[in-house]
Amino acid sequence: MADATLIEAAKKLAAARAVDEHLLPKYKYIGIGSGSTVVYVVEAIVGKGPEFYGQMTFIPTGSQSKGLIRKAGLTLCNLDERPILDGLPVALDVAFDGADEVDEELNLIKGGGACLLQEKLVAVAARKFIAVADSRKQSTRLCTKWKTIPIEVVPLAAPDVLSRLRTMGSANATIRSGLPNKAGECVTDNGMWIIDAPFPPLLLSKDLTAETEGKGMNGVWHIDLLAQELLRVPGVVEIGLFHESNGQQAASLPKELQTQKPIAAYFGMPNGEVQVQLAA
Ligand SMILES: O=C[C@H](O)[C@H](O)[C@H](O)COP(=O)(O)O
Repeated sequence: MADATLIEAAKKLAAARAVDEHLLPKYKYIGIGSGSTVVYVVEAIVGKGPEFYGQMTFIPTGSQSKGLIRKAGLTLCNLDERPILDGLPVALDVAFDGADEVDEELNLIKGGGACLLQEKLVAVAARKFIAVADSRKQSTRLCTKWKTIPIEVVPLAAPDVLSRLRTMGSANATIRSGLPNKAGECVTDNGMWIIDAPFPPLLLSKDLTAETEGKGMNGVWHIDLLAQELLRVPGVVEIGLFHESNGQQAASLPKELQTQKPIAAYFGMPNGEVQVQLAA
């Protein structure tokens, strides 16, 4: 699908279908992701009319997302400003976001647009997380088509994080440049930098044998193990792998708030169809 017009049409169709199927009139708090596909999500919401979305509040995942919400005339509320109910910030009913790559188990790579930290915060705050993309993002294993993992780092720590990444098998990890629009490094909405770390395609649990379980195999990593190791590197703020649960920290939360993975991914296809990939 090389034609830019076809790609945009595919994103638009996928967004419209995702909104139709997952934005219920009774919902109150809606997460809005970042990137070019989410523009069509907002467009689809606005198309439903103020009588549909008038009572809804929209939570952004960064400054682009905030701008989209404001420009569309939707009610904006920052993630940390939502009401507290029974001592907890109210859960979002649904969050919609784009993705750079989606594997066959609905694990995602995100952060191509440097928004991964706030996107992950919003995804885990939502009862339902829905990914919307075009068919170029469909993959069997992460790092097959989108070959690098975006990692948000504290600028001061960047040289040491790069050196740790080399020992983990990502010899060509680089700090993302702000060019062509900004000289120097790409600075995130949180004042951090992004390192793009190439890894060979990431394994799923079903790829593991008794021998390989729990280990990196010649630089080939299982997604959960790699995520865990990356998050242990001092100076790493967040990673663009959206995968299983948040672990022990989330054990007391309802199940749907424990996962970073979407429950469904909507892909716009070149033939004008929308393919829906659901969680198993
Ligand atoms: O940081 C950016 C986000 O993760 C985006 O959602 C992702 O890059 C997909 O963007 P797009 O919809 O433009 O392909």
